[in-house]
Amino acid sequence: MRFERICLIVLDSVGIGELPDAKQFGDSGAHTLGHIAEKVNGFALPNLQRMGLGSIADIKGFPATDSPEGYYGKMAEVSVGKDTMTGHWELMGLRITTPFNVFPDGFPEKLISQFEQETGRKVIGNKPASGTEILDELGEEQMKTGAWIVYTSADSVFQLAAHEDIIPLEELYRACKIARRLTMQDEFAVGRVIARPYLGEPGAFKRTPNRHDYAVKPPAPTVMNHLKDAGLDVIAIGKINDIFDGEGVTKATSTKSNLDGIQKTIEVLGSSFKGLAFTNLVDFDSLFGHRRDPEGYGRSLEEFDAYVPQLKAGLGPKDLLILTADHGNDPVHPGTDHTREYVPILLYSPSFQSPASLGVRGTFSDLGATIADNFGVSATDQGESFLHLLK
Ligand SMILES: O=P(O)(O)O[C@H]1O[C@H](CO)[C@@H](O)[C@H]1O
Ligand SMILES: [Mn+2]
Ligand SMILES: [Mn+2]
Repeated sequence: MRFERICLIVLDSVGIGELPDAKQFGDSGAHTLGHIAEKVNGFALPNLQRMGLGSIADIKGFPATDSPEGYYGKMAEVSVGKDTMTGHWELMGLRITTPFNVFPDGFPEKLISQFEQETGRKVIGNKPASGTEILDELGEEQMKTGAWIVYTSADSVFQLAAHEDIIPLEELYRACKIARRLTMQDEFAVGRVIARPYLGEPGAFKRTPNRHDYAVKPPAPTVMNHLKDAGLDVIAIGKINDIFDGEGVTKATSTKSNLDGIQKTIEVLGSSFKGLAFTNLVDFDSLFGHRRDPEGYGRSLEEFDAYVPQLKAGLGPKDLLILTADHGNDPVHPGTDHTREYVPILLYSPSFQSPASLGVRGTFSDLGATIADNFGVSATDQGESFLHLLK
């Protein structure tokens, strides 16, 4: 075993430039990191820069460094999708060839009426929308009528927004389970149901951290299943447990924010485990990418960067830190949805002797294959390990 512990952190939506097939996704020219760097004055990520960020792509203010501390590169997504589940599943060795259904015209009447009948409340909305804009539009009506706000996006998501003072959280979660069951039917095949509770008054609604995701299980075993079956730890921090619907997870911790996720990751590094600690930091995506807020996105990246030294300090001599992403969400690109991009990979271990480029990896699954290779468990049929390159 080359590394005893691997700490993998997904910076949700931190893409690093359009993929060759971006046009098919309406994402020509997308570059999450590059466009943030162009928009945000004084933007600096000194710790990521030291690890090799500037050597991955051409980013304003991030020159290539002569001797990066870590291995660096970027990875292409081969699955047909640019959503969180598809991205994470590919990282762990799956290639998704049948996309989830999306609902640009809202959900079919049949599904909505089944849902209304089983939950005993009417539905309003039922269209693609930004989660904060739909509250401005329909929150007040929900407060008056007690109807569900249902909305979707360019992703395969059935999102259910409910004011916590009007519809109790427990009822919202129950309704999500009903929606989860109904949307499993083949004719609908929705990737994720998401509870979107909020509070406040008209004009000043605020979503609460009580969001909950109800995903479907990955269609096949992932590298995480193989690690777990081999008796290794797979510690899920943040949304990871939901994204894999608990598959291959030995311990799960939810988080309230990026900072909470970073701190919990540092805590886990301070405990003794053997295997994988897998964190998702979703604020980049949900608070800034979908909100098309490059300034907020940039500041949030700077916040993460400031904790990199602590993350590194939590590593033992035989530990490995990996930073990557699951898709892009260019805050400068038209619309409010994810963007089809390469994702960066930055690797750091105190044991590294001669860090270098890992080049452009053909699939996110190269990462899963590398992790499997490291722990001597079987990989999936996707991806090639680059473990032998890490010197
Ligand atoms: O606009 P909000 O509600 O944040 O929703 C976004 O979050 C969903 C899940 O990540 C995406 O599909 C997108 O719709
Ligand atoms: Mn994501
Ligand atoms: Mn998203």
